[in-house]
Amino acid sequence: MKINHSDGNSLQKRISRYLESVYNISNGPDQEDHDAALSSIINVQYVYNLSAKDIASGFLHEQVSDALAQAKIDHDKRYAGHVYPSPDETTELFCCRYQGYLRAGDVYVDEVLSPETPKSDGVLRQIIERISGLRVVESSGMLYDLLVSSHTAGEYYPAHLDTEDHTKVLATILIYFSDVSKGGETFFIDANLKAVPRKGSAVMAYNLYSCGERDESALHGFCPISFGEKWVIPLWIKYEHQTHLQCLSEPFLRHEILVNGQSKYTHQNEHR
Ligand SMILES: O=C(O)CCC(=O)C(=O)O
Ligand SMILES: [Fe+2]
Repeated sequence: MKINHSDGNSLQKRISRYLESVYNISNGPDQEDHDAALSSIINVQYVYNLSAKDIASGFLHEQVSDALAQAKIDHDKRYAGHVYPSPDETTELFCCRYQGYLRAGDVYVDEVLSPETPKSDGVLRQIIERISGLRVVESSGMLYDLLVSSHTAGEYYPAHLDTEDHTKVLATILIYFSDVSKGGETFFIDANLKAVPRKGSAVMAYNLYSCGERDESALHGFCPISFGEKWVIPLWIKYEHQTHLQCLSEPFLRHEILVNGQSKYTHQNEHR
């Protein structure tokens, strides 16, 4: 049965339109597709019961995030990326992930902070300065490719480790520079934490133990975006140069996840 677009609420209409555009179905989606999509969204909202207090705003100055949003100019250059296998039938309707990556190549922190280098422009510099303020990155430290990624409704990223291909990514910092109307929260399974993307906020997680071994508890991903767009700068900090973080007496010391540079626990307590 084809859905009548003149009926129903706008959520239903948007889901139908989304399904039609993704699957290019000329005579659908039918009621069954639609119901599955709707229950998928409800399940997502239920399972990932969001907590706004898990993330605070103000990581970056407003003008910085606005400048980054200029990257939206390249929005149309987005290309189709990987299509992940769906965990079950219901979420099959939302199994696509497309990425628009603007690449700037690897970045040396000290290069960016040096006034002599061309990379030392205002926005990048402010980001790096802010990150250095978290005392995670040595000034000589290096980040992998500087990227800007964008995602639209229906896209998600299944649980993964950023060290899956055995790269030594010490820490991942995600800087959000758009609000997402609904969905798109970054989840950390072991920490039982979901970060709601808020323009100008950031979340940071270590991927390695103090000794440099992979920490499987860093498993994370992001929930399907129900509505809106998600704009993120993922920063991957290389392990090399970061020896100041090694704790030889406790090699398997587990670092916690920081939201907006703060401990989740102190952050929550502050709001109690
Ligand atoms: O954007 C997010 O919320 C997570 C992205 C991520 O995990 C990644 O790019 O490795
Ligand atoms: Fe990741």
